[in-house]
Amino acid sequence: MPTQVEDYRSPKVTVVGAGNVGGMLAQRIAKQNLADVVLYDIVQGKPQGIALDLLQAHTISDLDRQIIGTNDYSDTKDSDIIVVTAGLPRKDGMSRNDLLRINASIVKDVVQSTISLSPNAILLIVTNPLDVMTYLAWQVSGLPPQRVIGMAGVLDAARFQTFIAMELKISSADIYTTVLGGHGDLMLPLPRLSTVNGVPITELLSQEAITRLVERTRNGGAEIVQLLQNGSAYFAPSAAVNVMVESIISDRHRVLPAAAYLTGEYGLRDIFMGVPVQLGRQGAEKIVELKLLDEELAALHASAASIQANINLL
Ligand SMILES: NC(=O)c1ccc[n+]([C@@H]2O[C@H](COP(=O)([O-])OP(=O)(O)OC[C@H]3O[C@@H](n4cnc5c(N)ncnc54)[C@H](O)[C@@H]3O)[C@@H](O)[C@H]2O)c1
Ligand SMILES: O=C(O)C[C@H](O)C(=O)O
Repeated sequence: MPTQVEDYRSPKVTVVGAGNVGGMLAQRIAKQNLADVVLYDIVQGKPQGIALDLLQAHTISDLDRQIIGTNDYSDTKDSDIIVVTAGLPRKDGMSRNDLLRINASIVKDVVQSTISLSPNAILLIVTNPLDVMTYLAWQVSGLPPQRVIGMAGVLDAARFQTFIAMELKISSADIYTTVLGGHGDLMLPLPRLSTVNGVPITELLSQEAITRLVERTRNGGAEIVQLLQNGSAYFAPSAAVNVMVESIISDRHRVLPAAAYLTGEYGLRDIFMGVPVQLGRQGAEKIVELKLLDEELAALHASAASIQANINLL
C-alpha cells in the first residue's frame, strides 16, 4: 500500500513556447515553488538550454524545483496546467489581429498535441490575438469552457494601475483598477471602478488626465513593441500569468480579470472576453458580473463585436 507521502505528486505546469514570455514564466513558477515545470518548444535545443540555465540560476539561489526543457510532447504528460505562449509576437505597426492566421495554426497544433496527454489539465492561453486564440483553443480542446482561460486582464489592469501611480506619484500598492473587454484597442479601463484606497480615481484626477491614462493603457502593448523594436512585452505578461497559475494551483479562488467563456453574462454569449473571474483548481469557477452603466455596457459590446468578427475569420 503506498503511503500518503508516496502518493503525493508535485503539481506540474507545462509552458509551451520557450520564448520571452515562456522562459520568464518558467523562472517565476519555479522560483515561487509553485510547481515542477516542463518547457516545450519546437526549436531544437532552445527549451533544453533555457531549462539548464534556469536550474543553474536556481542552484545559486538555493531553489530546487524540477525544470525540464524538451521538444518531445510526451514529457508534458499529466500536466495540471498547460500554458500556451507559442506563437509570433507582433512587430511595430502591426495590430495583434494581424497575427491571427499564423498563430491560429500554431495554437491549434499545440492544443491538439498536449490535451490528449493531459486530459485533466487547465489551458491558459497567452498567444495573441488573445481572446480569439482562447476561443480557438477551447474549440480544438473539447474541454468544458471553465477549463480554458486567457491571460490579458491582469496585465492590462496592472498597466492602468502603474500609470495612475505614476500620475499621482503614489505607491501602486494602494491602487485597484478594473479593465474589462478584449485585449485590443477596444478594451475598457473603467475609471469609475478604479480606486485608491477605495476612492474612485474620478475624484482624484482631472478628466483630461483620466482620458490620457485610459488611452495609454489601451495602447500599453503597442508602446512597448515600439520601444523594443524587436518583440513585445514579457516581464509584466509573465508576472500576470504567474499570478493566475498561482491562484489555480493553490486553489486560492482569487477574482482576477481574465478571458472567460460567457454564457449570457453582460448580455453576451459564446465568446471569450475579459471579465472578473474566480480562479481555482476547477479553473474559471465563477464569473463576476459588475453593474455597468449603459454607456459602459455599450462599449463592452463593441469590444465583443470586434472579437466576434475575428472569430468569424478562423
Ligand atoms: N496575452 C497577453 O497579454 C500577451 C502578452 C505578451 C505576449 N503575448 C503573446 O504571446 C506570444 C509569445 O510572445 P513572446 O514574446 O514569448 O514571443 P517569442 O517569439 O519570444 O516566443 C515564442 C516562442 O514560441 C515558439 N513556437 C513557435 N511555434 C511553435 C510551435 N508550433 N510549438 C511550440 N513552440 C512554438 C518559438 O520557437 C518561440 O520560442 C505572442 O503571440 C505574443 O503576442 C500575449
Ligand atoms: O502588445 C502585444 O502585442 C503583446 C501583448 O499583448 C501586450 O499587451 O504586451
